[in-house]
Amino acid sequence: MSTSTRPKRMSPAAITALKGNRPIVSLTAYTAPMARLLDPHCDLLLVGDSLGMVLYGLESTVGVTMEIMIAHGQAVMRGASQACVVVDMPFGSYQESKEQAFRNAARLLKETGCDAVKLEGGAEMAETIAFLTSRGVPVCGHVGLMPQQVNATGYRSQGHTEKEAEKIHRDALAIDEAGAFAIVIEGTVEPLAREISSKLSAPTIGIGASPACDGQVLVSDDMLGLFNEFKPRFVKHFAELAPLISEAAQAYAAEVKARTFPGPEYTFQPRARKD
Ligand SMILES: Nc1nc(=O)c2c([nH]1)NC[C@@H]1CN(c3ccc(C(=O)N[C@@H](CCC(=O)O)C(=O)O)cc3)CN21
Ligand SMILES: CC(C)C(=O)C(=O)O
Ligand SMILES: [Mg+2]
Repeated sequence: MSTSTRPKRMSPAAITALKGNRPIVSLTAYTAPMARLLDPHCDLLLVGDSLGMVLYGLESTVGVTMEIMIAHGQAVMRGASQACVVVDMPFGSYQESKEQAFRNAARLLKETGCDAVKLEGGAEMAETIAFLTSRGVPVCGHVGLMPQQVNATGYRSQGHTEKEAEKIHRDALAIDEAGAFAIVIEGTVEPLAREISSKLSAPTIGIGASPACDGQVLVSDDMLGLFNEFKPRFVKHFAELAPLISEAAQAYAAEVKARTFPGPEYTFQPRARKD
């Protein structure tokens, strides 16, 4: 007998099980109201460390902290009811040792209630991913263009040379074997993304990695046309919200200056007294 009518969020295992059945739909979410709007349409909501650039105006994701990821993870959890919620581990919170990675991943799970964590890296992170997954932390991997490596590599698309492609292939296989429940492939040429997707047991979720991946993810503010500081080739605007916001602010400013806002319907008057 069912004891709850509340719809439960998708588990990492349910995400894995979508491979071979239908494409995985994923977007980033950083706040409760946006999570509420996106949740009905997504299998996976990613609290991405891209929020450092999108929300905080940082130059890169390198300055994002555990405290910031926890605050936004908590916010997204308040808005999500059916999608699997995955929180990015920020730069410096997992690279030092598998013990450091577990300590910080456990904080994310305990303090936000999220379903899984994501971390960037290939073969060098395989031992850490195996350590976490065997201890109850579902891990999403992330290979190809890795934004936390910006100081080492910049934001170049990946897999153009045979040597580069072979390394990314080995990296993806290593974290697949380590037990990642899904693997983000970012900014990677199509033939390589296709080859990796066909070889891995985990589903691949592409961002700038061709339609051959087992799912797709985009930064929500990018696809809504809200974030326009830069536009990677892989970003499609499914809406143009930035001009709508500018126009609304302009209309508001004009009404305030003309004293036509607030009109009577937006103004309190004293209630009639009975005595
Ligand atoms: N708003 C936003 N969207 C993102 O996709 C995103 C972030 N922020 N912040 C974190 C990283 C940074 N990302 C980026 C940033 C720049 C490019 C970029 O300019 N790429 C060039 C590649 C040129 C090439 O080597 O082929 C491009 O033209 O797309 C790509 C990904 C992806 N992530
Ligand atoms: C774009 C995705 C994959 C990400 O890592 C982020 O938003 O931080
Ligand atoms: Mg990220």
